[in-house]
Amino acid sequence: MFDQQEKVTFIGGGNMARSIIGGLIKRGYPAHLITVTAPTDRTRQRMADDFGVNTAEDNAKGAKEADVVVLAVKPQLLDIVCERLVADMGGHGDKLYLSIAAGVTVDTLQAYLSGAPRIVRTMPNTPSLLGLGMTGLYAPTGTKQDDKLFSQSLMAAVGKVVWVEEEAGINHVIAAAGSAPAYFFLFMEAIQTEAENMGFDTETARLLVQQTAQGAAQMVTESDLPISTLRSQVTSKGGTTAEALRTFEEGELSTLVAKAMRAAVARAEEMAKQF
Ligand SMILES: NC(=O)C1=CN([C@@H]2O[C@H](COP(=O)(O)OP(=O)(O)OC[C@H]3O[C@@H](n4cnc5c(N)ncnc54)[C@H](OP(=O)(O)O)[C@@H]3O)[C@@H](O)[C@H]2O)C=CC1
Ligand SMILES: O=C(O)[C@@H]1CCC=N1
Repeated sequence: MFDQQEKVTFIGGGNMARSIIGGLIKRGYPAHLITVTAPTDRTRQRMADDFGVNTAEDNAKGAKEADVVVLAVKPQLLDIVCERLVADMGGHGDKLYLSIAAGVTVDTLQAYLSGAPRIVRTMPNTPSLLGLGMTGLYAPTGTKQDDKLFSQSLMAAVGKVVWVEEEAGINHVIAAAGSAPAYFFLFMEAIQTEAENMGFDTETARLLVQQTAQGAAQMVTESDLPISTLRSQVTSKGGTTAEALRTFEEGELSTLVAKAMRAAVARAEEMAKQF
């Protein structure tokens, strides 16, 4: 599965780093080649206990020996974290830096990392934990093929990958995949809540929604039919689904979804100016 096995250090051990590391370990990436840095003891302890990876409190100490550094802190912390990292390591060390941060451009990252020439941006999502992630990748012109291949193999180990040719495409991946698990969760929460209002206990309401969501997603995955055809197969003429869908249309669900996705892109663009 992994042609290249590099020493990888994650700076930050939060939700997204955890999802990627969990997925990598599940696919057999050697735990001893992975290091996680984080300021709190609890995060480091959980990473060590759950995945058997190395941990360090000091970012530079954790990253110094690494071939690849994954930047997995919040976007607003990247400037201080990167600047401190290169200062403490005595330079960028010509490592491959893989950023998972939303809204921080390659140019900005390069400025934070004292001109580091090897930077790849990725936009993963949390289902990576189960090996069901969806990641977009962007590499600036001139990126070596080896760096592209390693970045791709790392993210492909935790799900599917797509490359975008323009950096702006990363913001479109955020809208359609990076943020999107939350859209589905919101929809599922709403169904569960109403099922409970109808009288089901919480456990049964959750079972109804989780099994249905999983079944629907699996049908989309396994079928060559357009999603709209799968929808119409559920929708009997004059039946119950038609009434439910009519209600969604009245509420302009598709317009709302498009608006939400545009809002995610707009926020990513705003962040690119902010950070
Ligand atoms: N969550 C998601 O679905 C997705 C997130 N992303 C991107 O991933 C990045 C991380 O997001 P997410 O995982 O959700 O955030 P979290 O808040 O869950 O995790 C942030 C991590 O950064 C650590 N941290 C804080 N300060 C430092 C520091 N000075 N040095 C090293 N580590 C530090 C925290 O440590 P501690 O635990 O010790 O406090 C924590 O482990 C963001 O840039 C986001 O844009 C991208 C795609 C999807
Ligand atoms: O909400 C965010 O900004 C991050 C990026 C995509 C998912 N979570």
